[in-house]
Amino acid sequence: MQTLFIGAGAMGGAILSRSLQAKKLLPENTYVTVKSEEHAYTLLEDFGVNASTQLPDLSTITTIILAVKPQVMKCVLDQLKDVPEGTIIISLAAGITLSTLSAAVPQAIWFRAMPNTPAAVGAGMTALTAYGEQAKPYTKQVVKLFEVVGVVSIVEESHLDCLSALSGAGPGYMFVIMDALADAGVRMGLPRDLAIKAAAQTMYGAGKMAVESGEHPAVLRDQVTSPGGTTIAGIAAMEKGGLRSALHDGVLACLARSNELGK
Ligand SMILES: NC(=O)C1=CN([C@@H]2O[C@H](COP(=O)(O)OP(=O)(O)OC[C@H]3O[C@@H](n4cnc5c(N)ncnc54)[C@H](O)[C@@H]3O)[C@@H](O)[C@H]2O)C=CC1
Ligand SMILES: O=C(O)[C@@H]1CCC=N1
Repeated sequence: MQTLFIGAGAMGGAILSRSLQAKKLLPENTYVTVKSEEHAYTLLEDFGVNASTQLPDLSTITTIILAVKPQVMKCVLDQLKDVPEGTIIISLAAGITLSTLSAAVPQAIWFRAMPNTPAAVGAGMTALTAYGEQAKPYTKQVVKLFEVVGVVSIVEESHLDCLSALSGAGPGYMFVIMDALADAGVRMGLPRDLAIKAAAQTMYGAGKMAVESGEHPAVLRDQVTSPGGTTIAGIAAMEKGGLRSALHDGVLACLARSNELGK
């Protein structure tokens, strides 16, 4: 199997490095196309992959991971017009639909995947959609590729767009919340590094607990929240400040933007 990454930034780079570390991809069978010579050279030095600013001979490639921004996708799709029939192409781009992708390169077997950056530490969440009956037999193989970087859910395309706004962008929201919690710590007088460590470990621990227990988050919240106690006083003040509705509005604004990018 010869795999080509087109784009190896925050997302493509995370999947690439983790897959190589886990030896699920072999450097000699892995090709990477990026925009700058300097980046290509670093990828060659760090990972030993075939990295370049030019596409390799596409007739030798079996799987392509499209990890470029939606805004440059059209230009990249133009360069893929002549891929051999049956090449598997997986687009990570937010918003761009499978029908648009397949119209540009109809002879390919298309998938959309929506991973997130915790893929870099093997704790990613990837939503995956196959395009039509012809792609279904290849789903297991594509799932395996993304299982190296975390958990995979096979979903319908409309749900993949919703998950772009929830888990795809989600680490961004989490880091804003983490930073705000750390700021609150600093405001109380804690040293910055201790405040960040406490905020990060608390989010990590809460996420791990929710995943491992499978409990509803409200049940886990209740375990922290003594009647008349301190946590409920904090939650009440946060709710008054619009925490929940801000999160709702943020996720929906993200979905709206992803729909715009797909047009
Ligand atoms: N960053 C994230 O958290 C997530 C991103 N995505 C999707 O992944 C895709 C990539 O996003 P990021 O990794 O954040 O972007 P990025 O800006 O970090 O990386 C983009 C990569 O594309 C390369 N590139 C740009 N123009 C190119 C061209 N013409 N030919 C070949 N390579 C080219 C750049 O060299 C770079 O390696 C986007 O479509 C985004 O919607 C999906 C889920 C999460
Ligand atoms: O902000 C973005 O465009 C990408 C898509 C999902 C997460 N980040």
